[in-house]
Amino acid sequence: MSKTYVSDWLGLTIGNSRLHWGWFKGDILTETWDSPHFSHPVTDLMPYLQPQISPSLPLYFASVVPQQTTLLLSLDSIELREILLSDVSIKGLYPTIGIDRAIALWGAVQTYGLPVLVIDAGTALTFTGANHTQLRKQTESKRSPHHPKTHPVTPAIPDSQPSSPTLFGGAILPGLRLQFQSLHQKTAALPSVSLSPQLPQRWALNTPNAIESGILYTLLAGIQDFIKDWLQQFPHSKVIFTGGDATMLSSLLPPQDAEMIVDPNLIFWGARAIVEQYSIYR
Ligand SMILES: Nc1ncnc2c1ncn2[C@@H]1O[C@H](COP(=O)(O)OP(=O)(O)O)[C@@H](O)[C@H]1O
Ligand SMILES: CC(C)(COP(=O)(O)O)[C@@H](O)C(=O)NCCC(=O)O
Ligand SMILES: [K+]
Repeated sequence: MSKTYVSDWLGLTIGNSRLHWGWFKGDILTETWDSPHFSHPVTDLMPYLQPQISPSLPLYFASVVPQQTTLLLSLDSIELREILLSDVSIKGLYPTIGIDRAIALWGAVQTYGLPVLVIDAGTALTFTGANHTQLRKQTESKRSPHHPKTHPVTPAIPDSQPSSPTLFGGAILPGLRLQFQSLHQKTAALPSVSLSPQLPQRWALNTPNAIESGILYTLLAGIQDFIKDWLQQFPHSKVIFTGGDATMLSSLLPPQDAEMIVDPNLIFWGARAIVEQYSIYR
C-alpha cells in the first residue's frame, strides 16, 4: 500500500459526554480541546474548531456514539477517515470493544511500553490492560517411538513478535459524573451534587456529603483493587490514567506500588500511530 504525505491533520474521538479534538502538525500534537456533541447534521465544522484551524484539514475520527457518527458523516465537504478496530494492532480485541478503549490502549503501548494498564475515567470508567503476546509453544505432534520421523520437522512460525501486544482484559463501570447523575435521576429525594475536589468525610451527616462519600470511597477502593490485582500479575507495569476525571481521581488515590501517570492525550498518541501506518508525516 502506498503511503500519502500528511502535514496538518485533526484527530477527533467522540465519547459519550463530548468530543475530544487534537490538532497535529505532522507527528506533533499542537493543541487539544473538547466540545459538546453535535446537535444536528453538521454542515459547518467551524463552531467546533479553534479559530485558527481550517476545517479543510483531513479529519481522522473514532466514535463510540453511533448517532454522532451519523451526524458527522453528513458533512461531505471535508476529508473524513474513520479509525476502526482493524486499524489497531493489538491482538485479542473482541469485536464489541469500544474503539476509544482500543485507541487509548494502543497509545499507552506506544508511549509507555508493555505491560500496561489504562484507566479511562470518562462517562464510563474503564480498565483496559495489555501484555506481551505469549508465543505459542511449538507443540510437536505426538509420535510413537516405533515411527521415527523420517524428514526434518519445519519449526512452526511464531504467530507474533514477542513484543507485540495482546489485550489481557478489562472492566467497565459507571464513571464519576454518571454515578452522581444516576442517583439523582433515579431516586425521589437525592439532590444533584456537584463534586468537590477534596475527599469528603467518610461518615457523613448530611445528604450531599453522604452521596459524595459513598460514590468516592467505593470508586477509589474499586480502582485500588483493580490496580492491586493487575500488579500482582504484572508487577512492573505502568498504570496510565486518562479521561475527564483522571487528574482528580488519581490525585485522591494513596500511593500505589506502581508508576502512576496521568496522560490526557492517550487517544491522540494512539491515533497518531494509526495515521502513521497510512501516511508519512512532514
Ligand atoms: N464539560 C464537561 N462535560 C462532561 N464531563 C466533564 C466536563 N468537565 C469535566 N468532566 C468530567 O469528565 C468526565 C467525562 O470524561 P470524558 O473523558 O470527557 O468523557 P467521554 O470521553 O466519555 O466523553 C465526567 O465524569 C465529568 O466528571
Ligand atoms: C465503555 C464505553 C461506553 C466507554 O465510553 P466513554 O466513557 O469513553 O464515552 C465505550 O468504550 C463503549 O461503548 N464500549 C463498548 C463495550 C466494550 O468496550 O466492551
Ligand atoms: K473516554
